[in-house]
Amino acid sequence: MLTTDKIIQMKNNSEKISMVTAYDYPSAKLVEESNIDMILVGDSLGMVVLGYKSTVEVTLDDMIHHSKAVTRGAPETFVIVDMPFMSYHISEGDAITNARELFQKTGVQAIKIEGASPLTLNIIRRLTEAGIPVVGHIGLTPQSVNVLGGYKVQGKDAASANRLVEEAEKLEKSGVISIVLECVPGPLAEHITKKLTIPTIGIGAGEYCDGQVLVYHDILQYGIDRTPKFVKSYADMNTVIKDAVSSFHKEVKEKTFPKEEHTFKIDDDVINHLYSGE
Ligand SMILES: Nc1nc(=O)c2c([nH]1)NC[C@@H]1CN(c3ccc(C(=O)N[C@@H](CCC(=O)O)C(=O)O)cc3)CN21
Ligand SMILES: CC(C)C(=O)C(=O)O
Ligand SMILES: [Mg+2]
Repeated sequence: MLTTDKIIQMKNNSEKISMVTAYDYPSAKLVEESNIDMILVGDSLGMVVLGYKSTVEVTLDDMIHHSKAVTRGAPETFVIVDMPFMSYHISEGDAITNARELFQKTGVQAIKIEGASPLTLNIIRRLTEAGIPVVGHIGLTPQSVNVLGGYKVQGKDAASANRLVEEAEKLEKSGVISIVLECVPGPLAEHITKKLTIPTIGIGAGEYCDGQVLVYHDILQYGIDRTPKFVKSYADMNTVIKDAVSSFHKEVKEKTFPKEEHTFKIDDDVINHLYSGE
């Protein structure tokens, strides 16, 4: 099991950090068996496994339910869970109560919060002080998709690039153990990565981040039709699954499944007795 200080050591040793999302018991189990460094129970689960239109629909109960399955499937892996939309914006007290519930009920190692507004930085300081490790997330923050006007690359002009650098520094000062940089130009992510002592984990943020994260279903092409430009798929589960399920369907219709080897036996005299009673 990684620890927060080992994660920072990895940056100092230039050892890249691998992270992938997982949303349930089997995905967590397979990810742990693949020796990934960290798992993220992302609120992307709303879109990827619950069929919501955006992560805005995800609730605290959704996150708790899925995180519990993930920690059961990957008991030896460092697991981070997303605080969902509006679970840390109503008030500081409410944010702390929600973070406490998510952390205590699920057995994860850290929580992740989008953004770096003064209110969010305060919450991060208080949670860190209370003993909950927090991961930051800046750049494209999908919970603000309706404010940002779509899933767009962030930090392309001087003002927004400067703002991202400042946000990263403020997050580091507030105590986060790492920062996810989502959809930011490679050279900007590189600049931020060099300025910080904590590791950056990129998604669509180029090769210079200290680590990389992708969505499980994207790297597997599993139930996903279109993937963002930054995704690389390492398998084609859509085809594997459709081939397997349609083969089953065909064999049922053709009466070639099940066969004798799939069927339980019974002694002849027992079955004969049943028929003789008719
Ligand atoms: N399956 C999945 N993968 C993800 O990485 C992901 C989700 N879902 N849901 C939550 C957010 C939403 N994310 C997204 C979604 C779309 C783009 C996208 O289409 N981006 C454009 C870039 C547009 C531009 O140039 O500004 C692209 O073509 O990649 C990016 C991130 C990342 N997250
Ligand atoms: C894409 C990652 C960083 C995320 O926040 C999620 O999966 O919800
Ligand atoms: Mg997320």
